[in-house]
Amino acid sequence: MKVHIIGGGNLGVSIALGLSKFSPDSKVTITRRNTASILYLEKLGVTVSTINIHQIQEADIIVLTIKPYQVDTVLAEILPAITNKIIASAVSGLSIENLQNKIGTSNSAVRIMPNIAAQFGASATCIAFNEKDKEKAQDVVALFQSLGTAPIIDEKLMDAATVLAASGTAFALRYIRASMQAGIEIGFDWQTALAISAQTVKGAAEMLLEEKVHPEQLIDRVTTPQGCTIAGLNEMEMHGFSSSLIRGIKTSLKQIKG
Ligand SMILES: NC(=O)C1=CN([C@@H]2O[C@H](COP(=O)(O)OP(=O)(O)OC[C@H]3O[C@@H](n4cnc5c(N)ncnc54)[C@H](OP(=O)(O)O)[C@@H]3O)[C@@H](O)[C@H]2O)C=CC1
Ligand SMILES: O=C(O)[C@@H]1CCC=N1
Repeated sequence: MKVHIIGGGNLGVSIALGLSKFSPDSKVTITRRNTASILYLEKLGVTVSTINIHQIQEADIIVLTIKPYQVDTVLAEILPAITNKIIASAVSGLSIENLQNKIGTSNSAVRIMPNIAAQFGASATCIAFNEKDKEKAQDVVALFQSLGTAPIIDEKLMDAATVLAASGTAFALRYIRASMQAGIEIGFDWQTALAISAQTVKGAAEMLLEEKVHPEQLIDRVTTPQGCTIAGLNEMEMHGFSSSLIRGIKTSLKQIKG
């Protein structure tokens, strides 16, 4: 699979790194205007270029990881050079209909919402496409399955997926940071507190993914009656732990919808 990533920033690089490790048969090209900071990718077999159309005719999938306001400029450059291509766009807020109108009917628009854990094969990449592109989109699904999970969702949930799966990485990290800060207050150095907090979150997530149960069922296994866990949980909830997360996620969604 030849993958052509346009936009070698935070997300584009995480996808390139992930593919180099978890999809070694993929041939990856990544572009941006200032490539100095990503030339190290060449050592991993990734082609780095400042030219967006560099070998683009050979690409099986073109991945857009640019900001929304960069889309028209990039498309103006690449459209004269391509036909019959799959364009997988991670551009937040850009609908399939809008992208399809921009790229014309000879190309197929697929919407993807990965997160930066793609680098570690641990992204939750939500994918949406029109029925007419169902067959072609399977290549995109397979590609992102190699970088974690790749659920197919209704496009109307794509903004929600952006918040839950992409911004969600930052939200989860902020939980870990807070846990680490508390860990320092109760006696650990920050490195030890961070290692314990991160591994604890990883373990909790693995249990949920493995057992496929409601979190409260697992929480019940941890909360000894009159114990320290329930005391801590109730104190957190009294200070708005769950409601502040819910409000934050809903505010993020409002920001995308404008
Ligand atoms: N970061 C994340 O976790 C996620 C981001 N997204 C979405 O992905 C997109 C990219 O986000 P992110 O990676 O954070 O942004 P970055 O700013 O880190 O990356 C965008 C990259 O695009 C490059 N670029 C800009 N103009 C051009 C151009 N004309 N041709 C080629 N490359 C260009 C920039 O490099 P240079 O200036 O050198 O050209 C930059 O490295 C956004 O739409 C975002 O909403 C979606 C999910 C997760
Ligand atoms: O914060 C943002 O707008 C982008 C989309 C999701 C992650 N980063």
